[in-house]
Amino acid sequence: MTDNVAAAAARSFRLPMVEIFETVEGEGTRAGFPTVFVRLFGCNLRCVWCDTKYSYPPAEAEFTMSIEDIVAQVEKQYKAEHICMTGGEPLLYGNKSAALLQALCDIERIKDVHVETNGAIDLEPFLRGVTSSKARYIMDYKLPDSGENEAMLHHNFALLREQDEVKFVIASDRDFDAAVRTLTTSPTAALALFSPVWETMPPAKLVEKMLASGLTGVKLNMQLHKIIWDPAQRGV
Ligand SMILES: Nc1nc2[nH]cc(C(=O)O)c2c(=O)[nH]1
Ligand code: SF4
Ligand SMILES: [Mg+2]
Repeated sequence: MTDNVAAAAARSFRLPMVEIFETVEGEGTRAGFPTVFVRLFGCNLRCVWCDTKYSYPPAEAEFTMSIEDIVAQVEKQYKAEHICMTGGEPLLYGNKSAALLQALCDIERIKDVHVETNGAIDLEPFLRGVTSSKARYIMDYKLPDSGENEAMLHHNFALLREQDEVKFVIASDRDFDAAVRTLTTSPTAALALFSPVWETMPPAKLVEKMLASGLTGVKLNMQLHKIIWDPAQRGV
C-alpha cells in the first residue's frame, strides 16, 4: 500500500466511543483553554479511584465512530484549538489509536492534541509512528494506592520529551513518597505534575509536602473541572 492509500484506509477505522464534547481543559499546562474532548471506550487498568468507570466494562461503549466522522465532528461542531484524546485508555487500539491521533493533528485549526495515557502502554510506537509536532503525551503514572503500580512501564519516562507531561495522582503519604522516588529513579524530560486525589488528599497538605520535599521543578495540578462543576458530572 502507498502511504496515501494507507491513510485513506485508516480514516475508515472504527473506534468504540464514550463521548465527544467541548469544555475548558481542567488539567496540565493547557488548563483553562477551550478544548474538545474525544473520549474512547475501554481501559487495560482498573484504578481504585477511577473517575471514569463509565468508560470500560461492565459499562458498554455508547457508540462507534469512524476516524473520518470523528474528524468531521471536531471540525464542524466546535471551535476549540486544543484536543484532549482521553478515555479509558485512548492508546488501547494500537494502529487505530495512532491513526486517530494523526488525523486529529492534521486538522488545520488544531494547535495541540494531548493524549491522556495511563503509563501501561508502550509509547515508543506512537512516538515513532505519529510524526506531527502537535501530538503531546500526558502520562498518568499510577502510584501504589491506585492498585495498578505493578502495570507501569518505566521505560516510557526516558522516551517522553519536554513538551510532554507526567502526572502523579497522589492519594496518600505513601503515594507521595513513591512519586518522589520514581522521579529520581526514572529521569524524564517531561514536566512533572502532582495532583491530589479529590477524596483523600487535601490540596493544602499536598502543597505542604511539595514545599517540604524541595522539589522545585514539580507543578501542582488541580482538576479545575472538579472545582467548577459537581465532581460526579459527566461531559464537563
Ligand atoms: N474539563 C476536563 N478536563 C479534563 N482533563 C482530563 C480529563 C479526562 O477525563 O481525561 C478531563 C475532563 O474530563 N474534563
Ligand atoms: S487508567 Fe484511567 S480510565 Fe483506566 S481505570 Fe485508571 S483512572 Fe480509570
Ligand atoms: Mg475526567
